[in-house]
Amino acid sequence: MSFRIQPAAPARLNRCQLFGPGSREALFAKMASSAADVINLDLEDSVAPDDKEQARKNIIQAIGDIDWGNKTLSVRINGLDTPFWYRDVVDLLEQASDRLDQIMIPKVGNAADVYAVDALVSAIEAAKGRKKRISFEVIIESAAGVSHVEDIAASSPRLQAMSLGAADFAASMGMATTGIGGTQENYYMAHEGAKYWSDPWHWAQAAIVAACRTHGVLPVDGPFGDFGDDEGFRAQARRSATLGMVGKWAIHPKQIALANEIFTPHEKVVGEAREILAAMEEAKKNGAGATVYNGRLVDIASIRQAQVIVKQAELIAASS
Ligand SMILES: CC(C)(COP(=O)(O)OP(=O)(O)OC[C@H]1O[C@@H](n2cnc3c(N)ncnc32)[C@H](O)[C@@H]1OP(=O)(O)O)[C@@H](O)C(=O)NCCC(=O)NCCSC(=O)C[C@H](O)C(=O)O
Ligand SMILES: [Mg+2]
Repeated sequence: MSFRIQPAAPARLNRCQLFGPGSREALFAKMASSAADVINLDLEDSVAPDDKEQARKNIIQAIGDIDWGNKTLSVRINGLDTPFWYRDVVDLLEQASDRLDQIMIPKVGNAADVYAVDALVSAIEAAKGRKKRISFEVIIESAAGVSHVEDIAASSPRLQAMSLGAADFAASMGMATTGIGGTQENYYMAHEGAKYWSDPWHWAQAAIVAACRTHGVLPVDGPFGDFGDDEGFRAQARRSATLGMVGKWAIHPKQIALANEIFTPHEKVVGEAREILAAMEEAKKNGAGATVYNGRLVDIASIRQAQVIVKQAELIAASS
């Protein structure tokens, strides 16, 4: 264990991030009244190039006009490889109300990408006297992004969250699939005539979680494209939650309840975590660092594991 204490990630809910194209104004009020913790109004890949300017105007207007409740309100800007991103940042920071919480930077390939956006945002915030400091979230969705993931996680004190973007990631890696997340038909092991499917997203997710946890950033699972496949979404989300991710995107309202279901610790699990903490308190009183709970070993590390679950449950209780 390093002597450096692992920093805590921001204490806010991020179980579901609901996306909607900035060019579809009619969706904004529905998004605001949804049960998602985070709203992502999109200027990037769900908006056609000819619609970018109007989408920017729609979003700026809606940030001030719509009641977004206590949600984290984020806008995904265009990538740094496009001619659109600087205007996204300038117009948002100069014209949007202080209700804007966060900017999502897509296709981040290295820490300098975040530095560039930080420099521009910082200058506009100072020039315009903006009271609220905008936070950042990034998408890891390229070979470069995953190669530099730890530097990116450490790139800016503004950075609160990092998502895996399975579609662009697959394209950048040259993966032989058009699926967005989930099980991939050809990614399996064969044993004695049977197929055992494996998870091609696992290693990138694990790299993201490790980088995020090292630097106090929230790790988030990105989109699951087949919004007709509830069980596929659940399975993907359960794997992400087990790995340490705190939430998942919804690209259709159907997916909101699914994400909330998986990333809200079940009452039974919370109860068990509290019982482990109580058992360890009892053990401590007796001078022991380990004890038996329901027939299995629990020790001081178990306290840290149980605290992850109890803290998440307390965060949810405090926000409802
Ligand atoms: C996927 C959609 C295009 C589907 O839209 P639509 O055909 O309108 O859906 P439905 O008819 O099934 O809608 C049912 C009702 O739900 C409302 N609706 C639809 N979408 C949303 C939404 N996003 N938020 C809130 N409400 C929504 C409809 O209006 C219907 O309402 P009603 O008539 O009152 O019943 C569409 O869902 C959509 O555009 N989704 C978001 C797409 C998006 O933002 N994509 C970008 C993120 S994914 C990505 O970028 C990949 C990533 O970067 C990577 O590389 O992996
Ligand atoms: Mg993408």
